Amino acid sequence: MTTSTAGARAGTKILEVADLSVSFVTESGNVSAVDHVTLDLAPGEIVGVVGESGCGKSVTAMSLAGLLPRSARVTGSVRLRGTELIGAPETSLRRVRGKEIAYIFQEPMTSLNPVLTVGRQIGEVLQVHERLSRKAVKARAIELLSLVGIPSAARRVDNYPHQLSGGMRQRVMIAMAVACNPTVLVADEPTTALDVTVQAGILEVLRDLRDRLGTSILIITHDLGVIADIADRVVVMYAGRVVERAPVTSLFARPQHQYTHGLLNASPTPGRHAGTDRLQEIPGLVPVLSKQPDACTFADRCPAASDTCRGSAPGLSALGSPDHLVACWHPVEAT
Ligand SMILES: Nc1ncnc2c1ncn2[C@@H]1O[C@H](COP(=O)(O)OP(=O)(O)OP(=O)(O)O)[C@@H](O)[C@H]1O
Repeated sequence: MTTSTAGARAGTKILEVADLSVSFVTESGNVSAVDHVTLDLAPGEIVGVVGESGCGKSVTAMSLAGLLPRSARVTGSVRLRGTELIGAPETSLRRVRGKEIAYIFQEPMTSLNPVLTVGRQIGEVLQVHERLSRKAVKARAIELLSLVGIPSAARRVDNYPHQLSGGMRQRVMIAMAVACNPTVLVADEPTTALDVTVQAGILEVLRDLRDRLGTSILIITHDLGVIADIADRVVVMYAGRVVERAPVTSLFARPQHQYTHGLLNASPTPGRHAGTDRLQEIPGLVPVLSKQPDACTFADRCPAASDTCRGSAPGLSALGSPDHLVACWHPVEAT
């Protein structure tokens, strides 16, 4: 676990997401994917978003810089340093992408171009936002490869993706993402395709970038080990909604939502290592969000559910510490 930076402690926010909702227009009607999600990120802070498959983590991440397909209907607010991005013109969003908010995804092999050297690919990113000479581009590419821990960067810069291991390719993706010094890095399952020791190295790179460049990082994961390893704060999502939001130590020590509690109980506990604490199955199925607008979406799987839970959806509120929020009618400490 990491400690919050001075910026995070000071309470200034670089990214503020409020009441973000996303639905998709499909042949079988509107599908709600994200429902009134609220989260924020301070300068130099690492926030983890965790939840089961299909709970809306990626859709939330993609909506930040307008990466969703046209079939998406997005409402709510995403403010980057106070500037609203929802509804912003495409030209403004293009400036934001890469330069302000950069992404790294799970599959480095499919994201990298197999016929271009990694140096050329980093160079292309650099030249979208900055005018540099060819020599300066190559020098910067080497610098970036060193920054993400690639040994012999001056030689590796001329390698093609297939000449690198999976972990090295993910490092190249990170180098491309941070090429323009983004304010916010969104890492969507950055270590999922990698084996455990390689994962630990990638998390180390992300932590190092935060420490050296002050980058704020939103990390999306299924893996509680990744959260425990790297995050300052955690957002737990379930069926499109945020069900709990807390500093990482507080969440692991005193989970308050019945869902979070179930996840942690089902997980092999402390001494967690990235890759070893994948979310375990909780009996039952994640519901289709649009079918339960006025209920707690976890009610059907919850051991503490009552008629209240089936009749109205709880909002996020603080029970004890003001920075530990939970959306539950029967939080764990009170049962
Ligand atoms: N383009 C789309 N059209 C229709 N529905 C979509 C689209 N993209 C995502 N969804 C739906 O939105 C919901 C949330 O998906 P999302 O990818 O955000 O989940 P996730 O938590 O990131 O899951 P995973 O961990 O498996 O990636 C899912 O029900 C998904 O099927």
